[in-house]
Amino acid sequence: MNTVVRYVSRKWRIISVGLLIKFAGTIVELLLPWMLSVILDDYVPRKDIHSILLWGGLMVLASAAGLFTNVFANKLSTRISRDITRKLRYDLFAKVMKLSCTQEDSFTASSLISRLTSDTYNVHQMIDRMQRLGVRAPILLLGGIAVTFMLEPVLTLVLVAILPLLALVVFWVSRKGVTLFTRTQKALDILIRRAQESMAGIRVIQALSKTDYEIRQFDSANTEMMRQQRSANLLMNLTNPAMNMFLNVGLTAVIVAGAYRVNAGITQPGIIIAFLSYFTIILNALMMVSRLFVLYSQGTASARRITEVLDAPEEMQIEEHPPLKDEAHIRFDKVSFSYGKVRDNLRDISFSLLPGQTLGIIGPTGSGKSTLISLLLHFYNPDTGSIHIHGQDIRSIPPELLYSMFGVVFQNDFLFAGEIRGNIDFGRGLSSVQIEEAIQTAQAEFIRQREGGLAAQIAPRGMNLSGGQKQRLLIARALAADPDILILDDSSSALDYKTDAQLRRALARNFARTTKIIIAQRVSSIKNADHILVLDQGQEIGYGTHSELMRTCDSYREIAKMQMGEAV
Ligand SMILES: Nc1ncnc2c1ncn2[C@@H]1O[C@H](COP(=O)(O)OP(=O)(O)OP(=O)(O)O)[C@@H](O)[C@H]1O
Repeated sequence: MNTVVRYVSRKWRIISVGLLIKFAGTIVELLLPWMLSVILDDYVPRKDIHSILLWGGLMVLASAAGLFTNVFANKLSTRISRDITRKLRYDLFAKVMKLSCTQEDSFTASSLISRLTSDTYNVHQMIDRMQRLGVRAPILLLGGIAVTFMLEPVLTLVLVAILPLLALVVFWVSRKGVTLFTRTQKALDILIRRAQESMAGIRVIQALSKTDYEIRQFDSANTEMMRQQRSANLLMNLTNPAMNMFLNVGLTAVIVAGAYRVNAGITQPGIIIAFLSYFTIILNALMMVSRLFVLYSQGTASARRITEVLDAPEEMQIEEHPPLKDEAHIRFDKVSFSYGKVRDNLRDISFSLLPGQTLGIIGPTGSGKSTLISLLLHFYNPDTGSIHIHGQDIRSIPPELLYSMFGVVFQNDFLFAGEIRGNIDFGRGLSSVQIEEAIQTAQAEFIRQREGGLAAQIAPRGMNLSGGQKQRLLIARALAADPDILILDDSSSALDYKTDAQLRRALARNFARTTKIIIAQRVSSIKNADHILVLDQGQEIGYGTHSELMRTCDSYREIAKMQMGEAV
């Protein structure tokens, strides 16, 4: 909540102006029933038409002033809360972009999406309503009680007697509300995750006739969300009737006592009518207060979730490490890593590559190939061992500098909806020559044959491209900025053998100075690499050139023979 207060306090001047206008309008509104009582009790009995018209005119003016100031202050509060939420959402998104992979894994993507969308919306609602009702409701409540006290102290005591009961309801609601709304937001996280996964895998789901299964899964998340919402709404829906009941009991007592006092000549009918108007104002003010507490509970639950992300520590901080004298471009030294710190996903991996050399990595699924790349890109810190680039420990290299060295195609990498040129350039301001050369090396000439060429549109996630076209476009993107290090993670698997061979030749020819790490399932894709690392269950089971491994590594020989027969 402190985070939200910090954002709100930056706008304290304009907020103060809005609240002041609201204050003035509410005071004017509060005077209306009292003016009515003056007309009814002082001027109507005397048939003083002049004063009645004068006071009536004043009442019309006061109503108009109340209406105008209220509308103006409400518009101002909407603008302020919109600006605050925009900044909050911006900072939250910027923070999400800087989270370490471990933090992303622990928050989960779906939860981050709901924090960015529905949680910020809840905070927006809270800030907006607090400005609209935060001044108005207490003034109407306390002011109403004060005026009624001046008009009729005895009847006001009846009203005041029920206030502790109402306070109890409000207190209880706000305490329970935070827990219930936190649970609702968590259920929303799961619902978003389900929807995201189903959308991403819709083709597979349809192809495997798993549509009904997915619908059932979604329905269960949807039902859980509804269940949580129902609990929260039940609490909120109980609030108003409970408060109404207490107030109606009070109102009945006031009417009975009021009638008795008028009959006894202790008070006047105009005062009782004004008193009843104030009673309605107080009742509405209490409803506003209870609504405020509901929004406060919801906003607080959401603000906590937002703060969790904003206050997440910077895990991948730059560390001081003295540089080594090293002729290697990339060096892994006894690197071990585990995602859950239960068992090693990579164990004791060492290798070094000179500038321009190529490392091929091969191994069964889940053997740790992509994990090794994630460590090289410093997405995670190794548990033990170290990784150096040109003798500098990657933990001591600022992220922007580190990432500028790489051209990467991840496994299942994605393309954005938009022009082909934009997808290759990726906001880096590359020249046409760089883009053309990258397309040529990536064997992506199909782009020229498409209508519109580089200006042709790509559908979301590259849905209007074949698997092989997507991969070539992604490779062109990785090559376009002429990187020092190129990483291709299983990114030529959809290419036919001929195109794959042409790609390798073009890479060797045009990017001879670039150090390359190529993860592949096909032996033919890495056969000519300077070094090949064979992984199994996170461990090195072979390292050397193709011909060395054919002699020394049974698994490698087996894979090669299976794929290439006698051609090996
Ligand atoms: N973010 C993660 N959190 C927890 N475990 C993970 C994560 N990513 C990968 N793993 C686990 O780490 C191991 C190695 O995964 P990795 O993706 O590196 O394998 P891989 O060799 O690249 O597999 P493939 O060839 O199928 O892409 C696997 O057991 C996998 O389940």
